[in-house]
Amino acid sequence: MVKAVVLGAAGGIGQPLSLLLKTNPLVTELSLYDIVNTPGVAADLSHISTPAKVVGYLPPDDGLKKALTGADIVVIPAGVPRKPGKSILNAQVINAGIVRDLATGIATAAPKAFVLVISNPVNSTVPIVAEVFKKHGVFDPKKIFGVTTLDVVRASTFVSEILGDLSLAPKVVVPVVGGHSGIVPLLSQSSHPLPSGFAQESLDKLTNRIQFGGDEVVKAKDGAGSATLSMAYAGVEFANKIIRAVKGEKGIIAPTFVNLAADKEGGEALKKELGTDLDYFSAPVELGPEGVVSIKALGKITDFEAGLVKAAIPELQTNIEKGVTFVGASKL
Ligand SMILES: NC(=O)C1=CN([C@@H]2O[C@H](COP(=O)(O)OP(=O)(O)OC[C@H]3O[C@@H](n4cnc5c(N)ncnc54)[C@H](O)[C@@H]3O)[C@@H](O)[C@H]2O)C=CC1
Ligand SMILES: O=C([O-])CC(=O)C(=O)O
Repeated sequence: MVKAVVLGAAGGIGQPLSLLLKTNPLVTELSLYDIVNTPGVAADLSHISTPAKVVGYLPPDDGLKKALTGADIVVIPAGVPRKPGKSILNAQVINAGIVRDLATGIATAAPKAFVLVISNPVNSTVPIVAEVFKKHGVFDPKKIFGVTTLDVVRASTFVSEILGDLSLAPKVVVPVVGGHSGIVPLLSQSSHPLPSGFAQESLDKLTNRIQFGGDEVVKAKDGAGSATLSMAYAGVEFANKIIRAVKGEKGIIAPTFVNLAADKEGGEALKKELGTDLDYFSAPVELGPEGVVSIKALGKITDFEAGLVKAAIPELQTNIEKGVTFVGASKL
C-alpha cells in the first residue's frame, strides 16, 4: 500500500505528474491537493484503469490535512514558475511562503512521509521544509529531497544527442551534482563517454546547455511558464525510485539535493572533498526503505568539473541561508 500526495496537483507540472503517478501500479492511493481545480483533475484521473484510488482536495474543510493523512510520499510542485528573462530565483518569496505553509501541513499531518520538493528555488525550498520540520521536532534529513532529476534527465538526453543516437537516452547515466542552479554535470563520469577528441569548446557548450536547460524551455514557452512535462517525467522518475526503495529494492542510486546530515560519514567526507561546510548539496544518493542510505563522494573528476563545483558553492551557500533565514523570521 503506498499513498502518494501531490501538493500543487492542478498546475502545469502537477497534472502530468499526477497522471504518471496514477500509472504506477504500486501506488494504491493518490491524493491531489491544490488551491484550485483538484476535484476535476481527480475525477478525470480516477477513470484510468490502474489501482490507485484518486481523491481531490481543496483548502476548505481541512483539505490539506485530509489529503496528507496517511501519506507515504509527498511531492510538492506548488508555486509560481518564473517569467522569461528572470533567473530561477524569480518568485522565490511567493514560493517560500507556499512551501513553508505546505511543509507545516506535512509536519503536522504526515511527519514520517518522504518529501520531494520540486518548487523553485530548490536550493532554498528544501532548507525551508527542513527548518519547518525542525521547528515541529520531526526533522529527519533522510526523508527530505530536492528533486534535481530534470538536470539528470537533460544530461542523458543531450549526451545521447551528441552521440547521435537518442535511443541511448534512457541508458545514459551522468551524475549531476551541486544544486538546482549551480548545476554541475560530471560528464567525465558518463556511462557513455563523449566522442574521443571532443573539444573543450564543445564540452563548455554541452555543460552550459545542461546547466541552463530551464532557460531553453522558458524562452521557447515565451511567457507561458517553464518546464512542466519534462519536469513531470523527471519528478515521477525520482518518485518511483523512492517507492521502489521503500518496497525493499536495493542499490537504487539517484542524484538529489539533500541535507548532508542524512549520512553523517558520507556527508562529512563529501564536505571534505568540496572543501566547504555546506549543509546541503546535490550528490548521488543511495535510497532505502528509510530514505537516504548513503551519500556518495564525487570521486574522480576533471579540473574543469572541479572548477565548476568550486564556482557553484558561494551561490549555493547564499540560497541555503536564504531558506533558513526565511523560516527563522516566520511565525510558526
Ligand atoms: N525542480 C525543478 O527542476 C523544476 C521546478 N519547477 C518549479 O515548479 C513550480 C511549479 O511550476 P508549474 O507547475 O509550472 O507552475 P503552475 O503555476 O502551472 O502550477 C503551480 C500550481 O501550484 C498551485 N498552488 C499555488 N499556491 C498553492 C498552495 N498554497 N497550495 C497548493 N497549491 C498551490 C497553483 O494553484 C498551481 O496549480 C515552480 O516553482 C517552478 O519553478 C519547474 C520546473 C523544474
Ligand atoms: O528553469 C526554470 O525556471 C524551471 C526549472 O527549474 C528547470 O526547468 O530546470
